[in-house]
Amino acid sequence: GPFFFCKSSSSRHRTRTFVAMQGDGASATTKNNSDLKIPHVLTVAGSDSGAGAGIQADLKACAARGVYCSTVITAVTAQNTVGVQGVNIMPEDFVAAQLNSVLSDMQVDVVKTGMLPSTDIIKVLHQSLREFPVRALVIDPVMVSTSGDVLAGPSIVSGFRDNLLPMADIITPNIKEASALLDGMQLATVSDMYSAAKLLHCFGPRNVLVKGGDLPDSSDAVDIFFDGENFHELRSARVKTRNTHGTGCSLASCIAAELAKGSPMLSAIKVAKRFIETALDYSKDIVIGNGPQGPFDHLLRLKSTSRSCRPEAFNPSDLFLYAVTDPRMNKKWGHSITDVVKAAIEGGATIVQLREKDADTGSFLEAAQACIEICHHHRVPLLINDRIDVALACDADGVHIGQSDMPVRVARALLGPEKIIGVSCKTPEHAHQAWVDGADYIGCGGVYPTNTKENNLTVGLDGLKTVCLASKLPVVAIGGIGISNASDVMKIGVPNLKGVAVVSALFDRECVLTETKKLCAVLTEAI
Ligand SMILES: Nc1ncnc2c1ncn2[C@@H]1O[C@H](COP(=O)(O)OP(=O)(O)OP(=O)(O)O)[C@@H](O)[C@H]1O
Ligand SMILES: Cc1ncc(CO)c(N)n1
Ligand SMILES: [Mg+2]
Repeated sequence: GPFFFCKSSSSRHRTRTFVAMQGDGASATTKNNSDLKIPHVLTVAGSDSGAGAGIQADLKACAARGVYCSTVITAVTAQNTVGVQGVNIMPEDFVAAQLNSVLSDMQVDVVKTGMLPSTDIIKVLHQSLREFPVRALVIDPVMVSTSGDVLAGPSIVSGFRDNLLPMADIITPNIKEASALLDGMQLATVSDMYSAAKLLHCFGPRNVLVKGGDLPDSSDAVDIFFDGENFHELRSARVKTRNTHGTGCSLASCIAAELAKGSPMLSAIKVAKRFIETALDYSKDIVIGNGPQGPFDHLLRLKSTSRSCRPEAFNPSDLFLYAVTDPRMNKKWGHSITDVVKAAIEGGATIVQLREKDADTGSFLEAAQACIEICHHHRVPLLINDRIDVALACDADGVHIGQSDMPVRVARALLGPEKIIGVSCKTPEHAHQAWVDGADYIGCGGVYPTNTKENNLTVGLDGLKTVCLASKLPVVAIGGIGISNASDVMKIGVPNLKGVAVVSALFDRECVLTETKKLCAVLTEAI
């Protein structure tokens, strides 16, 4: 139903701001270089009493991504899963006081904005950002929430366009907000989203992400990213759930968190989008409130992912020379697993999969822990074949699973959004399902007959091409591939074939380093 805007009660007289007197003026803590700098996001947004969106969503999303989040409150809303029943706008001079308190005292890496309900508030924010510049500014131009409630007056549009868009590193409007910022332009299709992203870029933001959560009857959840030069269509399966309240705020604060951790923009967005998809999938049956749009659980099974190197979003070019280990070959040649992994990486392997089909769990985990040190030292991802438990235990970069192993959706729920999941596929149907389930890449084969894997149906180059053309995910070819035929494989002419996975071509040989260098040369020549 209708709700009212009102100035907060204290606006009738100046908001009393006072400065608590410091002691002897000495700085409270002595800084030394061993102090741990934790990535820091400041969110400038409204409070959502239902806690699914706004300030509360920002705090939860940042906690889930492991960064510190300070908060400047611009408004307090009486809000729940039905909609917004009331808004109490903070006087702008008190927003300014909050901004000054945080920015003058703390090292904020990234500012993220949510509900900015008045042009006066937008102006004081603009001023503060000039006085206290930060590394990145994420503007989520909250004007209309998914519930359809307007969270800002019409004059706000010019406030955003004149004062904030030119300073933004990224703006993240939903369909309705993109329309409002473009004076009512109709957005009904994905191609409308492309046009809107390009037009919004003209207002000055370095990057634009038009979110498609509310796109009428689109089967996937599609967002369009534009950086002024290239478009990226970021797709994920649409999770069937009512619990989508706050997805936009949470996406923007997750992007801010990843930027604060040092991620480049596009990988920050990919991790953020996967975070939302994973959290929605995990929360899809939770019931909070009686209204049509419930909140979701940002803190799904918080796991301490203490990673030595920063988790990066999966990079398909990692699939270029994909080394898959085999204990029987190591035994035959008297090689240790660490020696062959070191040699493969030195020879040019871009990703390693530890495949220990018959090893007992103890020695598998020991080998995995030894290999992860080597791989992370060279910043080469290490995947574990099939065994999710081993992957979790050694904090591997992900897993590769077959059609009869753990289902991808379960693996994704266990591993979280930023782990890499690869799936073995022989058919276009396998490839489509892998995409729907949230995999990062698919392994297609056996391309040629192989004795590394028993009773393995050979798909040939035609089968490989058919699967690649059907796959929305990057593909690595596998099965009987070596120096003599790798070039033929890479030249089938499909853009998402990113590399070849090999076993005996590297590991059933006297010198792994020499063989890997030769294969690397053949592949480099072929692309
Ligand atoms: N059902 C869904 N399944 C998967 N992803 C979704 C779903 N709904 C939205 N998303 C994603 O969540 C992000 C937020 O998009 P959305 O359009 O919901 O923003 P919003 O309307 O600003 O949300 P809110 O205002 O409720 O915070 C986008 O990346 C979008 O693709
Ligand atoms: C306070 C607040 N900020 C942002 C949104 C966006 O959904 C919301 N619903 N409520
Ligand atoms: Mg929103």
